[in-house]
Amino acid sequence: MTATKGLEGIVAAASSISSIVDGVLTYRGYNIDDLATHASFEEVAYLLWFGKLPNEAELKQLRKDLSDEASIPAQVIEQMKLYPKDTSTMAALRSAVSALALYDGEADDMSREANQRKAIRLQAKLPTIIAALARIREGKEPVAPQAGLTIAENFLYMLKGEHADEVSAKALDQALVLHADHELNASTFAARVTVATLSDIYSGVTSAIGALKGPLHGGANEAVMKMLNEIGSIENVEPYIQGKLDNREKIMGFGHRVYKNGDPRAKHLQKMSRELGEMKGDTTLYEMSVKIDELVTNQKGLRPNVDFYSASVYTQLGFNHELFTPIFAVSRVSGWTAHILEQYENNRIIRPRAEYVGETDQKYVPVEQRA
Ligand SMILES: CC(=O)SCCNC(=O)CCNC(=O)[C@H](O)C(C)(C)COP(=O)(O)OP(=O)(O)OC[C@H]1O[C@@H](n2cnc3c(N)ncnc32)[C@H](O)[C@@H]1OP(=O)(O)O
Ligand SMILES: O=C([O-])CC(=O)C(=O)O
Repeated sequence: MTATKGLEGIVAAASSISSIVDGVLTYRGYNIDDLATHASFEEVAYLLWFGKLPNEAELKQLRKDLSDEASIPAQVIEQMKLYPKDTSTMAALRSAVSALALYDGEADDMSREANQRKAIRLQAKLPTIIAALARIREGKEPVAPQAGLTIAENFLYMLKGEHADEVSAKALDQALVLHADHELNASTFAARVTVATLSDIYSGVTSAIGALKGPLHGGANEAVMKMLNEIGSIENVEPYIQGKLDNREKIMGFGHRVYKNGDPRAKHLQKMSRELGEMKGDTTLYEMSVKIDELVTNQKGLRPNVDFYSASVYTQLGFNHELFTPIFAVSRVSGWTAHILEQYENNRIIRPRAEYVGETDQKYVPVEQRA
């Protein structure tokens, strides 16, 4: 038995949710470019869960269900107020989502119908939790969700306490479409491993949030923003990046296990970053990002991934960097839950083997005789 480090190239599940073939990403057979240009996030979530795009009545019903499920139990809000103020938002989100299960009477109902309802419930409640965490951190009261708004509009509304402008809501909606699913990425795999023991959907999503938090995965978008802040100016890009490359340090937001010739989502986020900068009359962040992109691409042959331009997009939308990875979770929970439902449909416990590389033939020595 020989281990493959990082399971590179190992096909660990059959799935009909999303695919990456020759650098082309599709959700249920629809090219991401097409969806990013035309589809709303709610349509995409429906597509991931039900395997087809919704008709008008189905979309209307989903929007209503999401709206009806958007509020969170008062007990969870009270708990969130007790979290230390300097806790990372992802750590707080992980705890709050785990706590949600305690107040869901259906948490352990493993019927397909109940799990589908819980998928919608989790999708509806995650943005509410994150907006509440952000406000509590600022010493403000959470704002309750408002009926009739899209997920993107409601998230911005709950965060700021006022309705978002159309451009910001549209940009966030498009970012949510781009982040919704990505085959067997680390957090989705974590979710599938967890529920393959026939544990509940909340356990699966809690595992996934823990995996997304890491800087090699979803946490990279926050790390990109920290890097942009450290660089501070266009003039400083070259010496800063060169220094990192000379020291063989990783540049966050670059590289990908699957894409070797570029991530198809990055161009959409790059365009959004430029357009938002132009609209606000300050393209510094965009220009810095492009310069980093050129340097890293030319010198290392590494291309930006989905996390790179999302950092400047989210900053220009007014989000604090602490919210970047949680926003990723607002979107990816649609994919996680679709994968969890798929796992339950045709389940087998996920239990690979390890290549043993430790000591052998050891003899037990009583404790008092050990050196
Ligand atoms: C939503 C997402 O999760 S997208 C990914 C977000 N993560 C990041 O942006 C973090 C930075 N990137 C990385 O750490 C990696 O590219 C990963 C985690 C995305 C992929 O990891 P792997 O497939 O295991 O690639 P691995 O880390 O082995 O990299 C291969 C080589 O490229 C180098 N490399 C990979 N990414 C980078 C980077 N961002 N900056 C500098 N060098 C890099 C590695 O050092 C390694 O070089 P070596 O062969 O000389 O040792
Ligand atoms: O697929 C991966 O390895 C990382 C990921 O989640 C993404 O790129 O969206």
